[in-house]
Amino acid sequence: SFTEPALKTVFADDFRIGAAVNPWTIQSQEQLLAYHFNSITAENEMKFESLHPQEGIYSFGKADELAAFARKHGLAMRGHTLVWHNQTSDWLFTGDAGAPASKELLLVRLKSHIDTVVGRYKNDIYAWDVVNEVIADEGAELLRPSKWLDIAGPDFIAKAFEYAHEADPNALLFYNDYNESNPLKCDKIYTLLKSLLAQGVPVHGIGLQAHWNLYDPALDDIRAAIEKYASLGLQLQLTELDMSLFRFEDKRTDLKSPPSELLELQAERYDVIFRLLKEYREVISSVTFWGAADDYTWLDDFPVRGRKNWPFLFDAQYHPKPAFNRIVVRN
Ligand SMILES: Oc1ccccc1CN[C@@H]1C=C[C@@H](O)[C@H](O)[C@H]1O
Repeated sequence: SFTEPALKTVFADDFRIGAAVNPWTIQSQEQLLAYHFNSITAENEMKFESLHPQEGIYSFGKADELAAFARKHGLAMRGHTLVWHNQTSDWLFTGDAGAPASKELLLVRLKSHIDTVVGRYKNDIYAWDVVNEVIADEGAELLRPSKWLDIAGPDFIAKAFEYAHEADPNALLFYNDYNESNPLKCDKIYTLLKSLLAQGVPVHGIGLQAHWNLYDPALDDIRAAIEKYASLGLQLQLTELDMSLFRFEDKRTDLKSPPSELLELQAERYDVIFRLLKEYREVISSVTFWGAADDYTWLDDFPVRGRKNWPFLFDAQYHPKPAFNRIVVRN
């Protein structure tokens, strides 16, 4: 049983509070999720390779289990993700005799996937990450090289949003990306979204993955990114928030428990970030963590094998950490 204030109640007037889940965490974390959160996202189970392993063959079991969990606890659900260069079945890009698929074949297959998946969950999922991470991190080019881009050219982006909108006209359709507060990448994301909107493509929001750490991005960069995206008239959601205790490139793997001085830094950082998010509550409609508690995070071993991490507001025993206590104080 929980005695602390519920996150979803503390932020009820600001934005939804979500967590990424999987078939294991909906069991171990069920009470924590039901008490503190009012939105969930499938961490992996709604990715292309998970749902559609072979052409015409779908495997909905685990995704259905997570959708049922959302219904059981009255949670909103975000769909993640329809178009991505990772965790996507190879067959999708393969035509006859192992040659690359044609642009037409790839788009027909994409439309079929979206019709089937978005149609299936139209009563469960209110928002989709339609396209994930197509902006190039480095260099002058706007779009990241990928099989999508090689085969279909840039059209696949607009097509994905159009197919999703046809499949569920009520769903909110998001473009989702990481390093979204980096000024150069923010400019590129803005350019893409501005172009899509100018073409009348049905994009409703931008997902800021918000895979942050104790040291970056700078608060000013986050504020500037929020302002820039909001200037497009889009709604914003933080979609994969976690606060790594290490810089991305920090290779140390010696820590087996979180040092108290880093937990204090994390509390300070979460506090100033949630103050900033509340300031932009008019344009931010949801803040989803990419997990819920430190007993499980994708950051264990990523990007550094053997590096344990403690990125959330709750520890491995689901007890509030200093960061939780800081952000729930009313002010
Ligand atoms: O932070 C990153 C650094 C490099 C590449 C991708 C990312 C983030 N990529 C995210 C992370 C985990 C996956 O489960 C999500 O589907 C993906 O959107």
